[in-house]
Amino acid sequence: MLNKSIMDGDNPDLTEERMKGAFDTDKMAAVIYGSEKFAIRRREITESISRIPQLADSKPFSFMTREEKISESCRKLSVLSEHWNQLIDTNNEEEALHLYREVLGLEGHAFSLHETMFIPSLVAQANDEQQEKWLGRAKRREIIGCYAQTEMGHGTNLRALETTATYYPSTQEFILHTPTETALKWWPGALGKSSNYAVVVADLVIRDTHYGAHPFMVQLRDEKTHNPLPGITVGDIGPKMAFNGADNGFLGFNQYKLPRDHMLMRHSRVEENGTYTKPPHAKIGYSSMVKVRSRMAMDQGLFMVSALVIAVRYSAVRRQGFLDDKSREVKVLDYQTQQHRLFPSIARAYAFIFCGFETIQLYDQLLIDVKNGDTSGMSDLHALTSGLKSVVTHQTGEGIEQARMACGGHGYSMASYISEIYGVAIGGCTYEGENMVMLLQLARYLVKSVELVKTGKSKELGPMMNYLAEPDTQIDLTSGPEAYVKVFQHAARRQVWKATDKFHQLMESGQSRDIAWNNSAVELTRASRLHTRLYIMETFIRRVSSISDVSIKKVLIDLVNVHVNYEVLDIGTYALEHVSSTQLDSIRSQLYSSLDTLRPNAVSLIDSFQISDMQLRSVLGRRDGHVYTNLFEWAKASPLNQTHVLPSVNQYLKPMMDKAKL
Ligand SMILES: CCC/C=C/C(=O)SCCNC(=O)CCNC(=O)[C@H](O)C(C)(C)COP(=O)([O-])OP(=O)([O-])OC[C@H]1O[C@@H](n2cnc3c(N)ncnc32)[C@H](O)[C@@H]1OP(=O)([O-])[O-]
Ligand SMILES: Cc1cc2nc3c(=O)[nH]c(=O)nc-3n(C[C@H](O)[C@H](O)[C@H](O)COP(=O)(O)OP(=O)(O)OC[C@H]3O[C@@H](n4cnc5c(N)ncnc54)[C@H](O)[C@@H]3O)c2cc1C
Repeated sequence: MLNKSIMDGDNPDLTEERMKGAFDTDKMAAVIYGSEKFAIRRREITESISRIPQLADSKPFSFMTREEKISESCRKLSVLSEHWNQLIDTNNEEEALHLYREVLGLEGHAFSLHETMFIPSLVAQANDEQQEKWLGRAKRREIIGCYAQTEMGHGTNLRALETTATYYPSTQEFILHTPTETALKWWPGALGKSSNYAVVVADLVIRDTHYGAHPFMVQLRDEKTHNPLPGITVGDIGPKMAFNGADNGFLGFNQYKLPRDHMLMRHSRVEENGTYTKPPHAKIGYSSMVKVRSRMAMDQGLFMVSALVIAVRYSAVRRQGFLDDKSREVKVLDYQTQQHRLFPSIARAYAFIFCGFETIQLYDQLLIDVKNGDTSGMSDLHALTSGLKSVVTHQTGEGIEQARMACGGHGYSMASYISEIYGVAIGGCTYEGENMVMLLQLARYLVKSVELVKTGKSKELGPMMNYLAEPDTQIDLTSGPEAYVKVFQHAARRQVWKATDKFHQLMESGQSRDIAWNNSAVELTRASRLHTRLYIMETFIRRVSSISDVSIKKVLIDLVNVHVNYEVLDIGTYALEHVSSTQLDSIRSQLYSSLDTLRPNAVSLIDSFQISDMQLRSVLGRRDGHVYTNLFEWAKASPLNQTHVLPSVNQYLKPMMDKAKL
């Protein structure tokens, strides 16, 4: 019995699963969260939160209106403000994010963009004097900020943003202006009602020359009254598919004056006389987006895990139907179809999180390099994170939806909370760059890489690209996970070359570059997906190989086996060009036996993420596993059940029925 936190009184079916686990979940948590120290800190923070009763939800979240959700998260933020220093090391971003996830969950709150985009924009884009002026205030939460870039008419095509920031040397001011309805900022999180400052992205104009998107620090509301300042129109954009605890907003400017030093000037500058200095890299102003994209594999992995914690625990207590023993119904987790539905997603979630660690570190390093004047790593990271955010958000959506269906009818109830997790997670397919668009960004890089190989410049290939120059070889599938990497390399290489060739041929046939690109776009996005999935698989295998603890490594190798077999089968149509159908049959058999091998560790693998009941907000997925009692209690709390006869019955139904009796 290695799962340390088995509690007396939990559902015996779950306890049995936890007893079966062949490894220590605390040790696995240390692997998942990157270090034993941080895994311990997470548990300490969770424990400290549980000792502050005001931080608990005041009623089940699913029964709250939007207004109540927003008010509840603000209430909790004010409680947190009394405890920041006692709960976390305020300089540690990961501790802060854990605290927010635990206390505020995933539906958004006033500080969500403040932490993820506003402060990072100041860190990356503001010069030293500007940081001196604003960064401390932002970090102390004296002000609340957001990131206002997207407009009603344009989110993807940043070159077409219509909001202008026109510089006038005579007054040394910019005038921010919203020239049309479509130029209204639309979507920024926490803009509608919470933020009093924003980093606003606007088209810089000096003496009729348009210099394109640049970031500006803009005060939106009076610090005393919180009323919008004159010249500013701001509000909430209304309810969304999910994320309804967040006040995504609109924002318009009417000739709004801004002092010259409010343009963020670390990389590009406007002098008093209007002289413009361009940045060392044209896309350096896009860094806040790269920062969030570099976190998305981790964040999406955690969304998927939340759904899986619910579905796997529930599947271990839900009994339905019979296998061998006709005296007792089986746990639905014993069905092969259930395992096939859930275990490959567990593997993907682990893989995403390991990739996430890598990309977060790469961004942190890039930030240092760029500060030192070295922008050479920007293209590599942009390409990598563009592909990764697209693949992980799409696969996370798929995984969460499978988790919901794996919970049968109760999965469809808000008691499971899976629909909310799904709604929030798939927002990621759109925000920080629509997935197709970002796959095409990676494709630009892949096409350029093939062009390097074709012109004999393979030595100039970026990281992860060498396989594009390698010849196809025979694959021996018995040689372990590395062989599956080879299958992916073959498939990705072939698709990248095929899409590039198509693009080149169309141009040779007379099509313009843009039209040829558009006519090759589906093939190009396929190439990007395969390349990214190869990266995910390689990272997963590399991380697992580096682990020294024997019992942890053993179960993670089992998980890698599920992953590689499932992924190769999933790209069957591409793999068939390198693997025979007989080999695919044998991969299928290996997948089924790897599901079997993993089965005893399934609950421990998801318990290892140590996601508290408070954070999970799922009645179905609670740690104690007392699903039916908890479900009934939850339903009783429904506002509809606070009275036997609803006013609408007396007003409409009863008169209607009475009339029918006459
Ligand atoms: C909780 C939720 C919070 C959500 C918040 C949000 O959503 S906030 C809002 C989020 N909004 C979005 O995410 C908006 C999504 N849209 C965008 O990010 C951009 O409009 C774009 C990248 C799609 C195109 O931009 P463009 O038209 O300016 O460029 P182009 O296509 O003509 O390519 C020219 C060259 O630039 C390169 N390059 C590009 N970016 C980078 C980079 N970061 N670094 C390095 N390089 C970069 C590119 O590879 C290409 O190189 P090549 O091949 O010539 O060597
Ligand atoms: C939950 C959520 C939170 C958000 N938070 C913020 C925020 O805090 N701050 C902020 O500034 N913005 C925010 N946004 C906005 C978000 O960044 C944009 O919606 C996103 O970048 C997509 O842009 P779009 O809406 O213009 O989509 P569009 O570009 O209009 O996409 C519509 C369709 O057109 C396709 N398309 C567009 N261009 C191309 C192309 N070149 N090639 C091929 N296909 C193309 C897309 O693939 C898509 O299928 C948020 C959005 C959401 C949903």
